[in-house]
Amino acid sequence: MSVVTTISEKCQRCYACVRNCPVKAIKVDRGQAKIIEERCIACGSCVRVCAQKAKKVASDISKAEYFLAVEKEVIAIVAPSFPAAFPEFPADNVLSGLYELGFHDVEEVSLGVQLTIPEYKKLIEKAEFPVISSFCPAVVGLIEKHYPDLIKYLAPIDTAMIACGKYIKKHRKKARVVFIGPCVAKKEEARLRGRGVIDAVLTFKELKKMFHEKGIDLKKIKSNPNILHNGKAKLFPLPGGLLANLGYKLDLSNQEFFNIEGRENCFEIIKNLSTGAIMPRFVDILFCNGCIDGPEIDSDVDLITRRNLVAAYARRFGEQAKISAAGLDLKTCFVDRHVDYPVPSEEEIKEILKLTYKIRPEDELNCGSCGYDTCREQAIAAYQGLAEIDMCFPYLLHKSRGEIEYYRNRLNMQRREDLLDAIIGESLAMKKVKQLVERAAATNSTVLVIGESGVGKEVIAQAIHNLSSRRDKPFIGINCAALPELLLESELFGYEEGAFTGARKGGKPGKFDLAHGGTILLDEIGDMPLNMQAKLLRVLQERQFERIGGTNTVEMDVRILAATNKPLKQLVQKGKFRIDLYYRLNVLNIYVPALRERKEDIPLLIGHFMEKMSIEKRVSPKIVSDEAMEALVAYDWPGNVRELENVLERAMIIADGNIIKLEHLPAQVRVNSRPGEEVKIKPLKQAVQELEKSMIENALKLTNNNRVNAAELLGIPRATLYQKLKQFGLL
Ligand SMILES: Nc1ncnc2c1ncn2[C@@H]1O[C@H](COP(=O)(O)OP(=O)(O)OP(=O)(O)O)[C@@H](O)[C@H]1O
Repeated sequence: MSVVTTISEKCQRCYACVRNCPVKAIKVDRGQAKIIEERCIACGSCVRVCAQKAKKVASDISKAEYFLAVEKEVIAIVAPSFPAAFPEFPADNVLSGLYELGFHDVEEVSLGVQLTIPEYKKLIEKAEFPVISSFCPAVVGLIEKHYPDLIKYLAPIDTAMIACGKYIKKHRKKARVVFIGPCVAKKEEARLRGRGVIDAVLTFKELKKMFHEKGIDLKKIKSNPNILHNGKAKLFPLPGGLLANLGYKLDLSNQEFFNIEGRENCFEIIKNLSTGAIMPRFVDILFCNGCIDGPEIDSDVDLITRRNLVAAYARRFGEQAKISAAGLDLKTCFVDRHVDYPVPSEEEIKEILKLTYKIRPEDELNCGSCGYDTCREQAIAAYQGLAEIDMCFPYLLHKSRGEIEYYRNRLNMQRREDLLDAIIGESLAMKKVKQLVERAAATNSTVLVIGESGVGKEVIAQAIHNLSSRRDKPFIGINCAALPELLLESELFGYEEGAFTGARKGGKPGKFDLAHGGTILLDEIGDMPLNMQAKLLRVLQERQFERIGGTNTVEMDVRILAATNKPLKQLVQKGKFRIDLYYRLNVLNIYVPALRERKEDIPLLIGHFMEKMSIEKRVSPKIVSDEAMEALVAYDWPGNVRELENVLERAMIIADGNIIKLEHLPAQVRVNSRPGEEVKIKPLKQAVQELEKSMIENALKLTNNNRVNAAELLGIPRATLYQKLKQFGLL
């Protein structure tokens, strides 16, 4: 697990961490910013900038407390930047406070600096390559994970922390060593390189918490006589501190030895080194502005004051006593931890940009609100699964306006053109339909809408109503096939109290009542029972009706639209539909063509449904791969637009990335993926097995591998599913 994690309840879509992460090691998943361990260099930038305090640094407090409670010898090794972390107290009081906490001894990590300096000198003298100091764990992480070509330049020498730990463990075999410093990345370093040497790592922030919880007041503390001091190696945490310890004097004309601090400079030198633009003999790189700027130093004084505090402390001591590294192996090695991410093609980047309405170069505002410097970088991250489309603020604005439009649509408040635009389709056939809709809307005549199931007959009926002068009055639909005769009658005309057994107290208004002043759609009219047809005909002729069980006549002011997928003329010939009613209804008729007769509308409908679903279901919009689009257009769509809508809804749910691919479509659609190819004939048994396997895979995907739910979805017993999983090698 990463040393920094996100507290999901606190994370608030501000993307400050994404913006400030120098290596883009943050993945946004459903609005939550998560650290990607394989990219994270533990520099702590995200911890510093998170105003919500949603980033948590892994704590070793309990571990340290456990050691203090049960071990005989627990030694604190303190980073030499500590005077800067406790500006309000004398440095000696801080060290004495550690004894109060229960540490048996306190050492300063400057001891480790003394041990490693001779190793550095030797290395620099004989190295043929530039040498990069390996003291800063964030820099080491940066090189290992992002610039592995530079691993060969990293000094293969232990850091001061590890050297110090090794020295202590050599002389005090049973001791536990707890490092205390300002750095997050030291926790990672201890985990990777300090096993058996460094037993716990506390930050200064954690140490302050421990002092507080134990009620230790550093102002009043008595000085402990055991405090040790390690001379001028204490200057190590200051910018240039390592060069000073190596004995190199600052010489501006010297291009061979230099020190670099701060993240911008750090990236600059690393890029220069990796292109070979510069070839120094030795460079000390610190990710922060010296260790006094470490992310967990928790100091409220500025950097200059911190520098002065460390320098003033170091000035109190002269040359340190010589210590020997004899018998200590201070060598280390580095590992290539680089992980490649897929790189999208130009076409794919453009497609993703289009999802956020960036069609032309000038649409790319590069405003940085998503956390990425450019829209292109965000598109690449979206392709890699690190970013979400919804992170783009200008896009969200567009979308929220779009949503208002969308809801306005639903409230039938838009302009005429918009109302017609709700019928998606630009094919010649649909243009004709739209012309008829306009014509029908201008009259009050009865309209019969005909077409296969799912072609959009209700959409057409709604558009006629929305465009008509009745638009502000109700539009009520009733499915005539779904109800038995008596119920249909009571639904249409309503009933009076006591009309029949079980009639509701006070009666119930019918759809004709409810639609008063508006429009009624009699859907599936071809399935209306003959008796009801007679009653309906009378109502249409007389424009008045009586409620069941009632004596009063109700005047009807309702426009009638009817829809059917049955061939009404044939039903008339067979005596199943009244000819007089047929002529009453068929004043104007609109035939809505099947989707396979207007394939050019398919991509438009796909775009429309994706947008609609992403708004309604709050999922990020997706693009359809060329292959998938080809299959969708080639398929015959027996269930018409409704089937297309369902197929897309399912694909949007199961596609994990931003692209709907062929594999996200159901088998019957995929079969059409190569329309030009000959149809391959396979043994039927094999074809059935392949289909079964793919259905099972889809069911498992849809149910997140829940076999009980998958079996239910597939309509087979669990035991059968298990048997088939085994048979298809899916266990
Ligand atoms: N041209 C279109 N533009 C936008 N959406 C459409 C279009 N045609 C159909 N739809 C959508 O497809 C689905 C089915 O449409 P609708 O219910 O109108 O079909 P229908 O022909 O009335 O079906 P049925 O015969 O089963 O009653 C609905 O979700 C509808 O919104």
